[in-house]
Amino acid sequence: MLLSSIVASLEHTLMQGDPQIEITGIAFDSREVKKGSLFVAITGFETDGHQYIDQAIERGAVAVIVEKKVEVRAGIPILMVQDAREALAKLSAVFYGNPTADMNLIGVTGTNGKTSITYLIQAILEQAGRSVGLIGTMGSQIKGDAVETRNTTPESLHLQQLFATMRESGVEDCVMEVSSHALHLKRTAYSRFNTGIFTNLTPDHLELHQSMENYFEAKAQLFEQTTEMNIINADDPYGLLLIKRLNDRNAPVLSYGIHPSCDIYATHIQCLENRSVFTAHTPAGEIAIQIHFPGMIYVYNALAAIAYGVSQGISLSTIQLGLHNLTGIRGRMETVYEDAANKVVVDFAHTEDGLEQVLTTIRSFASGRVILVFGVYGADGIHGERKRRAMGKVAGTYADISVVTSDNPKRQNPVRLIHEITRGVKQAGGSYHSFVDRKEAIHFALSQCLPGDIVLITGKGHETTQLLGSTLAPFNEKEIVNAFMTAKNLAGSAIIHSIHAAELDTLEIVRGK
Ligand SMILES: CC(=O)N[C@H]1[C@@H](OP(=O)(O)OP(=O)(O)OC[C@H]2O[C@@H](n3ccc(=O)[nH]c3=O)[C@H](O)[C@@H]2O)O[C@H](CO)[C@@H](O)[C@@H]1O[C@H](C)C(=O)N[C@@H](C)C(=O)N[C@H](CCC(=O)O)C(=O)O
Ligand SMILES: Nc1ncnc2c1ncn2[C@@H]1O[C@H](COP(=O)(O)OP(=O)(O)OP(=O)(O)O)[C@@H](O)[C@H]1O
Ligand SMILES: N[C@H](CCC[C@H](N)C(=O)O)C(=O)O
Ligand SMILES: [Mg+2]
Repeated sequence: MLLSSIVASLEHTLMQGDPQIEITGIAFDSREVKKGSLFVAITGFETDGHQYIDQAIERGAVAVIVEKKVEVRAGIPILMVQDAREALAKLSAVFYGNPTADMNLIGVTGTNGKTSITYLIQAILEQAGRSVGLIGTMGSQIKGDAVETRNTTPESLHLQQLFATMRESGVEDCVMEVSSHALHLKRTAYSRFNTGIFTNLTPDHLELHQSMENYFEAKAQLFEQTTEMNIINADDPYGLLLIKRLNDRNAPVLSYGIHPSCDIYATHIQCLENRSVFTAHTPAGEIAIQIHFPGMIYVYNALAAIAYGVSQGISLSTIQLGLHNLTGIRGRMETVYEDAANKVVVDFAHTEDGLEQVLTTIRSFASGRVILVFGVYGADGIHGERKRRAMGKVAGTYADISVVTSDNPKRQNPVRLIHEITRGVKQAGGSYHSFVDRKEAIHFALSQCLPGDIVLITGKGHETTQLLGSTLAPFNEKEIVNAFMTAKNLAGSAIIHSIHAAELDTLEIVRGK
């Protein structure tokens, strides 16, 4: 495609060179440049893409887009734009033939519940016989086939390329998670969303947004891009704010929640240990729903998916069957081990609200104690510390024992992170143990398990690796739990003693009351 055609609708200044040249691809990372690429230099948080222009040219870039003045390189067209991330989104949409114009795109945003809702909607759409694409935290899918993607919402270039592949594969509906990072960093600019869904907003990612107001405004951007329908949780205060805004614009809204004033609401709710049952009231009638997920949070998630199904005219019986057919989502309230005496659940709760919801859900059906194993990466600085302390308080309030450990410490000092969490546990009057090594923490929790107790392991959910410094190590909680429980059942109490000994040997151990 000619560079001049790609940039035709892009506001830019041609700094040098002739744009009548053929472009065979686009790259925003010099390491991914191929011969004939257009390289887009982005000013990042960690480094600056403008530093890699020479490298990009050496690798075969034939044109460069910049957002800052750079040294002139003879022969290569250089185009200056105001915002390189936004330009990247626009160029990518043009280069891949604006694929979202040809598909039904559903964007799900909010602090918690995005992945769950995308899976619930996928189940309904598949039940309705549609060809579905999915994009999110656990990677992407094209008509059920897994496609590896980085980030919950991929960078615009990769996103548009994925949409184009979906279009070629005959995908009719694509349901995707839209993170606040993505909105803030323009990853979804120039994607046409038919429907937007808003789940809830509670503290998270404040290291990026700095305040809840900014965080909300980032999320609200999605609803400026929707063309057909906005599905909003009206029981959430920020959801109400969004509804008001959409009403002021006369934009269509379907509200969901527990309150009967919502367009889609639930009654006769029964949250059982492994499932939830309720009656959904919708403008199309009412229907009995049974989902294989416990807790009010999944009633809400299911209501969002039902609202979407109803907005598309999908029959209530198809919605009912689709939801019922989804028997689980990896790492979301997943029972990874169960015997007559004990149960071990792995969940992806990684915000204070998510943790509170999951703990209170588990509490409601535990006959014994709830032993929680968790850690928090969160962010660095004041916002990270606040998040860790808040999550510590939640643990101290709702868990009988908190075993505080590492999540993905990344480049932070795991001992400090743990101390910040245990401060919160202590403030809430909770009882805790701590281990830097997450495997040891899990072993310890399992060794403490008495009949009737439930061990809940949160934060990493579906993840099968742990990021320690810059090393990505394999870490599979399901396997760790099952190996330990098998050994425990075989060896009886002998192994418990050896675990206790290991705990005492752990240098970083911090003991609570
Ligand atoms: C904080 C954040 O979102 N960072 C994103 C951002 O990185 P950055 O600005 O730090 O990039 P950088 O490393 O400074 O590099 C600047 C530019 O130089 C380029 N570069 C760099 C090195 C080199 O040798 N050559 C080169 O060209 C880079 O490709 C980049 O274009 O831009 C990059 C390029 O698009 C993203 O990959 C990166 O996401 C990182 C991987 C990330 O972890 N993001 C997380 C926080 C995130 O986005 N999470 C949300 C989920 C949130 C939720 O749902 O809760 C998500 O959607 O995944
Ligand atoms: N509606 C909800 N309200 C509050 N917490 C929820 C809700 N749904 C799920 N959770 C909690 O949040 C965790 C993550 O859920 P899910 O993966 O669906 O959210 P997400 O928004 O996709 O998260 P991420 O921001 O990591 O992509 C779950 O494991 C559960 O603990
Ligand atoms: N969507 C969240 C996931 C956090 C998962 C946690 N295990 C971690 O790695 O911090 C984020 O990108 O912040
Ligand atoms: Mg997600």
